[in-house]
Amino acid sequence: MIVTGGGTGGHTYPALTTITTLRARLAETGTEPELLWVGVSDGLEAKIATRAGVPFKAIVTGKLRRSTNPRDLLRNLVDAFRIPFGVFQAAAIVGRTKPAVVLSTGGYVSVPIGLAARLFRVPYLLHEQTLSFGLANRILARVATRVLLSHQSSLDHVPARARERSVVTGNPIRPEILAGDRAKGLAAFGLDPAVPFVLVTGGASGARQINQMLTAVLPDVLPYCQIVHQCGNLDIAEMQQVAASLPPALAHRYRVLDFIHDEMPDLLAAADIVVARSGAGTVAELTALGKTCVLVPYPYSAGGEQRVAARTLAAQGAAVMLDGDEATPDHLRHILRSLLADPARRAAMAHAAAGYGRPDAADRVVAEILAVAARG
Ligand SMILES: CC(=O)N[C@H]1[C@@H](OP(=O)(O)OP(=O)(O)OC[C@H]2O[C@@H](n3ccc(=O)[nH]c3=O)[C@H](O)[C@@H]2O)O[C@H](CO)[C@@H](O)[C@@H]1O
Repeated sequence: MIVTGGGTGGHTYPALTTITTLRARLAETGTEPELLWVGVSDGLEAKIATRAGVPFKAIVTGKLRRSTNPRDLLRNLVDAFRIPFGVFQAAAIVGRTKPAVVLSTGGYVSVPIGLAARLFRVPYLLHEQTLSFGLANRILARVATRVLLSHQSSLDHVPARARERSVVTGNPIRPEILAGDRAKGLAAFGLDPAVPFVLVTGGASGARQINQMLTAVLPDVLPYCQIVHQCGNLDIAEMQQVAASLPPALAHRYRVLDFIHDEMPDLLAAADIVVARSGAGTVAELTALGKTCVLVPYPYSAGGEQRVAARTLAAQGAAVMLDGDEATPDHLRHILRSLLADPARRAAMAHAAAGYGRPDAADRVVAEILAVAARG
């Protein structure tokens, strides 16, 4: 199998989880998959593939920038020449290795491989993580053997011609996320099991908008809860000052850090409420775990996909969305205080969120891969 996809964690980690699950499934029958990961040399995927023991090959690709800025137009022109070169490299790889199947998890690097798979008539599966559809995947859906979706409502965004080849699998999340331990999460940060715990996370790089709103409301909400806040590395110094200036009676209830590493599964398990950006990976994790969440979509995400995700969950009572005019400290204060005072509402939201969760997504993706590979 050739795996392609990368650029960001959002495209790379679902591919990695799929590989891990495929290996485990085949190990049960005493076989192992022959794999090749194709990506760009400076993408996250180069590191991740090597660490996972998957052979890696780099190709060049281009990115289409939706902007009229002269610098971006020039870069689009340069990239327009890089894409055919990437397709040529991809064709050489697919033609030489003749894989049984190609899996693409999106990102610009997946375009040349998708076109090469089409050229050599190799079965080609496309996975889309977001609720809406990225540009690269909208192009590739036309040539894909199967389109794997993360959400039922993503079907509305699939190009009409690809709809009958689409199936909802969910977005594969790291298996350790599902195995978090509430007691360990609380203990790791010295939290009190008797006080409601709010986890605030801004996604992989932190979210300044969330940091600023939270700063304004900390003194008003800390009497009712304790908070661990992942703020990103740009704002960590400033947030540490905010922490230092809290009244001593509240200071022990607030912990801030730039990034949460291995503790994420335990902290998610421990959280009574999660305040987060609505990136695809975050949403997949929060729903798989059935968390009560307040989502603050990143306003500039590609095609507004974070907004689409948050709005869809909010419409079903599975989350509260703070967006646009509502993304203010006043609204955050109000919603946190009312959720903290209302365990029944929190439970109803968590239940609705779990209805969206697909903890078995990796198994479903692997089942699709094996079925398509077997059909040839
Ligand atoms: C600003 C931006 O463009 N964000 C995009 C980016 O989000 P981002 O890179 O934040 O990705 P996701 O929300 O998909 O996933 C974040 C992942 O990082 C983990 N995590 C996060 C913080 C932390 O301290 N520790 C940690 O381990 C989370 O558990 C999760 O697994 O890719 C997503 C998937 O393509 C898109 O939907 C988002 O719109």
